[in-house]
Amino acid sequence: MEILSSIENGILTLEFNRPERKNAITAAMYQSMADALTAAETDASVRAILLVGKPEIFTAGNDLEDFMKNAPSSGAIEDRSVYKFMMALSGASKPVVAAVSGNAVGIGTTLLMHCDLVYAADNAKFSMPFAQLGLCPEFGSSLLLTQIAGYPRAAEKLMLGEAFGAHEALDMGLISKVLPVEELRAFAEGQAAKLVALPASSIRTTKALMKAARTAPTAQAIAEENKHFGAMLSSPEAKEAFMAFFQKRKPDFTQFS
Ligand SMILES: C/C=C/C(=O)SCCNC(=O)CCNC(=O)[C@H](O)C(C)(C)COP(=O)(O)OP(=O)(O)OC[C@H]1O[C@@H](n2cnc3c(N)ncnc32)[C@H](O)[C@@H]1OP(=O)(O)O
Repeated sequence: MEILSSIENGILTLEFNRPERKNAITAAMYQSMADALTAAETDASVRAILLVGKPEIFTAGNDLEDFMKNAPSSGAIEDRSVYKFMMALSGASKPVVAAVSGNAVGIGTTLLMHCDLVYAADNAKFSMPFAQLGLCPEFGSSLLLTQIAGYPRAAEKLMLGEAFGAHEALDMGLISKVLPVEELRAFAEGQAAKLVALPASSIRTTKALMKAARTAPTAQAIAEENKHFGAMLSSPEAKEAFMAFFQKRKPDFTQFS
C-alpha cells in the first residue's frame, strides 16, 4: 500500500508510503487519498485529518514517470486523480493537519497551502521547481504563495524554485511551527487530537469563515494555472527536464527560446 490510511480516535491519517521512490505520488496514490478524503466528509467518526510522510521524506511530488507517460492529458483535468485529490483537500470541511519532514517537492509544498495546521521538522526542505521542470505553478500556488509570503519572496520560490528550510518556511508564514524530527509526528497527532476533542461544528464553521474570502479567487487561479500546466506537460522543455532527471544530468534549456 503506497498510501497508508487509517481512522483511529477520530483522526483519519493518510501516510505516504513509497520511500524507495521518495514518496513520489502516482495517479493511483492521488486517487486513494481523494477517495479517503471524500469518504471522510460524510463519516461522523472522522473529526480531523492528518497527512504525514516518513521521517526522511515527505514527498518528491508528482511521479515524473507518470508525467511522461500521461502527458498530455487527453481527457478533462477534472477527471484526473490529482485534481480529485486537490479538490477534496482544498474543499475539506474538516480540519487538516500536515506534518512534514524531509523534502516536500512540488505538489508536496503546494498541498500544504490547502491544509490548516502545518508542522515541519527541522530537516524539512520545501521546493516548487515548476519552472525548472518546464512547467508553471499549480493548484493555486501562484496566488496562495503570493498571499502567504508576499510577491518578491513568492517569485523567488516559484521562479528560481530553490529549496528552503523549515525556519524560512516558518518566517514566511507557510507553516505553523518547527519541531525536532523525532518529535514531529507525536506533536502533530496531539494537535489533531485537540481538534477532535473540540466541538466539530465550531471547528468546521471557523475553517469555513477563515477560507471564505479566498475560495473564489483560488478556484479562479487553479482554473487559470491548469490551462497552462496541462499544455506545458507535453512541451519540449518539460520532456527535456524529465529525461534529464532520470538520466541524472542537468537539463539544457538553451535550445528553447
Ligand atoms: C502537479 C504536481 C507537480 C509536481 O509535483 S512537480 C515536482 C516533481 N518532483 C520533482 O521534480 C522531484 C524529483 N526528485 C528529486 O528532486 C529528488 O529525488 C529528491 C530531492 C526528492 C531526493 O533526492 P535523493 O535523496 O538524492 O534521491 P534520488 O536518488 O533522487 O531518488 C531516489 C529514487 O527515487 C526516484 N524518484 C525521486 N523522485 C521521483 C519522482 N518525483 N518521480 C519518480 N521517481 C522519483 C529517483 O529516480 C530514484 O530512483 P533510482 O533509485 O531508480 O535512481
